[in-house]
Amino acid sequence: MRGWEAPGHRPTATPCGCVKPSLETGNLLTEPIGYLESCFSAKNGTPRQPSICSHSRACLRIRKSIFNNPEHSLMGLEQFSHVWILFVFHKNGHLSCKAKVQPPRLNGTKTGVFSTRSPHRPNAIGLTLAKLERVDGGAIYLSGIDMIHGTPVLDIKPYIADYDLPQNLMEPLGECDLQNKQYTPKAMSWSDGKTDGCAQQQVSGRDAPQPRGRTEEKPACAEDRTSGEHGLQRSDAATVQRSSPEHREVAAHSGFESGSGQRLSVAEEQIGSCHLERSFSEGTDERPRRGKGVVVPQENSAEVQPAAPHCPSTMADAAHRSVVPAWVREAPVATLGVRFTPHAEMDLEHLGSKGKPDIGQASFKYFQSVEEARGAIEAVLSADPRSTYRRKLCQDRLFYFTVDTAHVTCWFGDGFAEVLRIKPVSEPVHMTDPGESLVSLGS
Ligand SMILES: C[S@@+](CC[C@H](N)C(=O)[O-])C[C@H]1O[C@@H](n2cnc3c(N)ncnc32)[C@H](O)[C@@H]1O
Repeated sequence: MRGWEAPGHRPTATPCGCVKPSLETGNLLTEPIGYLESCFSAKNGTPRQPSICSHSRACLRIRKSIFNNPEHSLMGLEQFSHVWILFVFHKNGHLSCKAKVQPPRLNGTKTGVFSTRSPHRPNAIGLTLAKLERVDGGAIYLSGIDMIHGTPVLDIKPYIADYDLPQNLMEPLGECDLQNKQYTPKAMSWSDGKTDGCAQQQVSGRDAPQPRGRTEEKPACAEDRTSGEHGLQRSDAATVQRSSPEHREVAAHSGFESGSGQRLSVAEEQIGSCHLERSFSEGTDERPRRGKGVVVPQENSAEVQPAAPHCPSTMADAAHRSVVPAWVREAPVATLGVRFTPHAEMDLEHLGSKGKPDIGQASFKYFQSVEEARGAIEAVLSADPRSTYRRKLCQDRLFYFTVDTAHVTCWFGDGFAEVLRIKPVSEPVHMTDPGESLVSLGS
């Protein structure tokens, strides 16, 4: 099949080497609709996915340069519980990116950038599903976020389970030959009605709302069996995990042993416990993925190789699943226990009581109580926010991060993180809204 080609010539470059923006060629010149005010002031310690820290909070004010009456643009949004936020990783430091990356959950193993949520991608665009706490005039208030203060936001879209959850896609059901473990899909695709192997096929189950936080599974097809014996063995080990009545998921074992037993499910990672509170039909923001993975060590670093997909054991399973590689939820990185030294406990109480203790108001800007602050710190640390490099080579170093008005110092031991000190941040966090500046996303 002939691929679609960009119309006309390659994007024209200006004398300085910049690419001229053009909607036709996809070289967008974007203008942020606003700059996020977030409880996380720096990348260090900011959760890797929104679901890690349900207490995290942020505010986004729509800029008047976008709409004269920002509140008009938010009309009706208050009827949604969650929103997709599209944003620019403006603190990546550089625009270059690599085709293969080492996501922290893979602990040094490489995989293709497009199979990860790495911030370092050809277009530095992030996608976060956040809980919409409230709409107030021209501003929205969010919780469950993973973006730092000053992040340029490009767009807000309502989260609509009927459109965004694989189980709710209205597409015909394929046939699964259970005996031969083969799935024969009906011809269909996400967008254009053409079939392109398994990655574009999806079965449907637009039934009653699914249990909260449930990850749905895409049936895999025989044509995708790309790996050898090893992969097939791994694939055959695909499991259905029921960590609770509300969590149902399928993992294709990737060769890793789970380091932590019951780890966060993907549903939890993507949606988060906070997101489940008033949801009706929840799941993951993961699209079904092609195949599963096995880790094949190669010289210095292993790479994830695609393994054979697995046919779900029942038709019901097939109709209600999306597929993610096992490393996503069975990462070889443990969930950590978190503890506070008595000194840190005192620091936290002290920080919380600096506001207006008579009316029970804490000195935090985003958190509503000391308990919320503690919960956020625990959530951040239990997910082990260290880079793989730090985790492996700088185990003894102190780790610092800032959340809301708290500057946290901690260290990591075997399977735990200990908070040593919590001090008020010395500098207030400044907004970095560069006024009318534009962020160019041209390639
Ligand atoms: C792994 S990314 C995932 C973001 C988003 N949920 C996604 O999937 O596209 C989250 C990490 O990006 C980093 N980050 C957040 N905001 C950023 C920004 N404005 N610029 C650069 N890095 C940012 C933080 O270190 C955070 O832990």
